[in-house]
Amino acid sequence: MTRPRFRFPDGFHWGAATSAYQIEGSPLADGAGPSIWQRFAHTPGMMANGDTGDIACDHYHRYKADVQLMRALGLQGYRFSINWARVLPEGTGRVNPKGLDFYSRLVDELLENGIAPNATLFHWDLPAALDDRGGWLNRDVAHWFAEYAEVMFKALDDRVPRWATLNEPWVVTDGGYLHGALAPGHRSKYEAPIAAHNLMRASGAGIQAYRAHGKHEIGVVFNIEPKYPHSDSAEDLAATRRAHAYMNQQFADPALLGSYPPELKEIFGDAWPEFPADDLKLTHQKVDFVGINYYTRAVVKHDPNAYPLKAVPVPQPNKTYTETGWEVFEQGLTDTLTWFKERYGNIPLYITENGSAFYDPPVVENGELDDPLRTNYLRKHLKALHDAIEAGVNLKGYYAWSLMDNLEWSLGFSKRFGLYHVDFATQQRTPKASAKLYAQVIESNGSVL
Ligand SMILES: OC[C@@H]1[C@@H](O)[C@H](O)[C@@H](O)c2[nH]c(CCc3ccccc3)c[n+]21
Repeated sequence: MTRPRFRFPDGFHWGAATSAYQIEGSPLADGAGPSIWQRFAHTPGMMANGDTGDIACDHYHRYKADVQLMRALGLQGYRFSINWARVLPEGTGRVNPKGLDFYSRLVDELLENGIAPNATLFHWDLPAALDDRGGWLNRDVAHWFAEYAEVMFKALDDRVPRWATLNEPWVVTDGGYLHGALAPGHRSKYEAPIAAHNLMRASGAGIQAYRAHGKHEIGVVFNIEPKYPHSDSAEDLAATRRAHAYMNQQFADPALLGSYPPELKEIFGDAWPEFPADDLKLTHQKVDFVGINYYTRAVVKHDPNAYPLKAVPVPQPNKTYTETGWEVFEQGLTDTLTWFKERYGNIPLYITENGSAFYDPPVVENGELDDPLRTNYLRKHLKALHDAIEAGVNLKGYYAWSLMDNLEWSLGFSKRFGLYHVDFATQQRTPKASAKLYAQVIESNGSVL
């Protein structure tokens, strides 16, 4: 009997992902301190339709039932994030036992249902108290983060086999410090590189803390968007190189190579600081894995007016685009993984996020909700993943974004990425057709593809 074309390697890990502020609700319950996203969401004009994470998916109360949703899919792992300010309301110092207890109960519920917890320490929701002290712009943040990490490792590492320090530092700096569309809403080409540098120093300090206290695996999660030149003109090729360095190398290079790509000084000019050489020694720590979040690609051309990259994305004709404006381009997933292996070596990799937002009809007939575009996106990308494995990439697992519809940051609840539909008025969860496909993929380890 020939092996099915898309059967994944034995032991390949299948999961789904969420993040704290997007699903939990109850951001200030049981002694939790505010995060910068709690503040940002309550700042008029920042969020679509005035949506906030005050309730979201009410996962803080419904986590047991949500674990049953995971079990119904046959998930082997669940990637979630910890709200730092629940555990340390002021960001450092005093621990809030009720905050710690929520994550302890969640982890126990996962383990009781045969699902491996995969915990991310920071998924954008910095404690507001630390932002008041400069946040990612204050070099002390590396120590604040290491202190928080140590609290979590001591509390949960006996039950959590896989940790990540940060989720997508690029989004934090590009959205939160350069363009201002995300918390904390700053707009400064001088602040962005400093925040980026301190995020990676903090990640390094967190990994060092893990080496002193942890018994399992720790890594870091980057969003990677492969860049393709609009033409082979020298200008477009240079613009593509800048865009690639800015998004895809700015964080992975210091973490995995101990150096910054030269394009960053070219992009930021006088706003690119001279960092102390020892800093990169802290940032460049051995990781046990890297998580890659892949959604789409960009075709890039030179544009002298585009700030600060002098490069812009070029919309592609006759292609399917998601509700978030991302081209469906599964080949980019294969290309991303082979590029990563070539540049950084064969480090164990996980796809820690991959998914798509498409409009879902509000009507749910007889408990069925068909989502053909999302199902098609999932099928195509899982096949592209398999191609990367066949090309020799050391890919260990895949986490679908997202388990359920949730708060898509400043876009509010309008963009639905979930395998489960959430009716936010009733909190009713309903599996979409994509959830059913994913369950079959997990059950057959990809053979159904
Ligand atoms: O946008 C869908 C998801 C978010 O809900 C996750 O919290 C976040 O980790 C995440 N990252 C990306 C790709 C990076 C990106 C984010 C926002 C805007 C542009 C690119 C997509 N997503």
